[in-house]
Amino acid sequence: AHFPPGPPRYPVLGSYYATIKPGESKPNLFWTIRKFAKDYGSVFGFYLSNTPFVVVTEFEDLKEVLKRDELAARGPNEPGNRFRPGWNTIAKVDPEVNKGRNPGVIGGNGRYWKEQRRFLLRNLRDFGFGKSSMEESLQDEAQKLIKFLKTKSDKPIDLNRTMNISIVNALWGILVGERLELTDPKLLKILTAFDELLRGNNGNSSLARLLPFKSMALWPGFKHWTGFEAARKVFEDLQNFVKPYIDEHSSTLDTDNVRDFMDLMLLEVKNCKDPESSFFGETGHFALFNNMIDLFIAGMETTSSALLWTILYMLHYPDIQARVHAELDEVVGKDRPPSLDDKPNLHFTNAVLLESFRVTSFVPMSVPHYALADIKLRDYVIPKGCVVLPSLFHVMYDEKHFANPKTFHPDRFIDESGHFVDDERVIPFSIGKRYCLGQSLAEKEFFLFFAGLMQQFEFQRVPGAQLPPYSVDEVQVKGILRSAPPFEVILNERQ
Ligand code: HEM
Repeated sequence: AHFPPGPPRYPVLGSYYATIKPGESKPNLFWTIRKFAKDYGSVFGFYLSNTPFVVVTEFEDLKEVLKRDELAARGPNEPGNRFRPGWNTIAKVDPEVNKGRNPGVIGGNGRYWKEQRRFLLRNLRDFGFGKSSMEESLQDEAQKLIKFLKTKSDKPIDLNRTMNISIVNALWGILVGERLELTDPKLLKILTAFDELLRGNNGNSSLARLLPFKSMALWPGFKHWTGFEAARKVFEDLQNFVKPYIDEHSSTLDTDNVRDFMDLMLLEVKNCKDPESSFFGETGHFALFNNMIDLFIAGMETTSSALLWTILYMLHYPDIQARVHAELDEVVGKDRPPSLDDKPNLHFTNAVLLESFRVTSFVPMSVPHYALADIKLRDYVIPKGCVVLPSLFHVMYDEKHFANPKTFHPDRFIDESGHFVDDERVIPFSIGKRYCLGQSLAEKEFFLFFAGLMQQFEFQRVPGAQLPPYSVDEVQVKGILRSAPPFEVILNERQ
């Protein structure tokens, strides 16, 4: 009775029909939530088959619900969870909240998730998320990218894949202590396949919700149609990619010489004596395996896309680009790369980066949460078993706080004395108990790569070529991400 307002619900389909944009053939969730927010208000609900969804769009409401333990959870992902190595081990810890979930930090709940998240946050930070060793590692990778791009300057180039690999490489170096070649064919294959999957180009996973039994989505007649076969293949490739690193690290593990993050995690599993723990034995081994896959997935497309979007904004606004160049020349000069110590003095550059996060709204509906119990919000009840989509997009495009929200305008974060002013409503990493675990890394990486590239290059439009739009009305959200549209750019080396 207290379910939030929304479209009518019908047997079997729920409100499936209302989530298909006219002229399209499969549900378009981003279009749906923008339309429903206008039709039904700031909290609304609908059903896809018999799964209830609630969308929360106001900042204050999100602050309230995302700090609740009952919503710091993910829902079941059956049968897709079966594509993960050791998929059934997660249910050994806190089975009530972990049955049917993906093993690994992104999909886990309860004790499993708390232990794994705490471990990852603490140790990735110690291993460099925030420390200077991390900065060095990111600097190295940024300089490698700049060197590579200098061989490509003065002619049109699509930066997408190169940027992607460079960013993955920085992360992979921290995790397993090894750098990959920018042209590694295995990695290229995985990145391309995963890109397709994220963009939802391989099928219609929402259709799987309409099947009477979940396992039918894996049947020969359905698995291509629903995209499950493509997902299975990508996870198989990812697994084959990660496994040799685990084998090699296990066989050369030395307690007195911890080489990288993977060593730390292997030691934690080796030393764990508590059979209830998520680090114990086989469960711990597969938690490590899946965490590596999770970090790879989460770190791959995100930061590189943030960079691509920002370069696109620079092409749209050459005057803004010139101001960033001028600031970098004055604060950093040309004889050394920009460092994290420079960041507080680069006011306009910080404003550009924050505005880029805001306008891009890269994960506009966040990663879906799941209600483990009934949750009261205003006069409504978010029922147990409900999928909750926190609309980060609505917060970052709220006209009451951001004038002309669809326009890229970094000066909104600069005060009268020319200083950068942060804004708590720019929440690309979400908020609350489950906020992005890689936020600290991503922010540093974004800054070092962007400032490094801007110090060395001027980004120019390709003469005669149409520059793609950036507006949220024109660039579609595919899957759960708002990836940059493809474009080419000319890199001019700055003197
Ligand atoms: C521009 C870059 C990035 C953006 C915009 C971003 C955004 C997000 C968002 C919106 C979530 C969902 C939070 C929620 O459920 O409420 C998330 C989760 C997560 N992100 Fe990121 N992310 C970025 C980069 C990274 C990087 C570089 C890593 C790791 C190396 C990472 C690792 C994760 C993980 C592990 C989670 C799941 C956390 C959990 O469930 O406890 N992210 N991210």
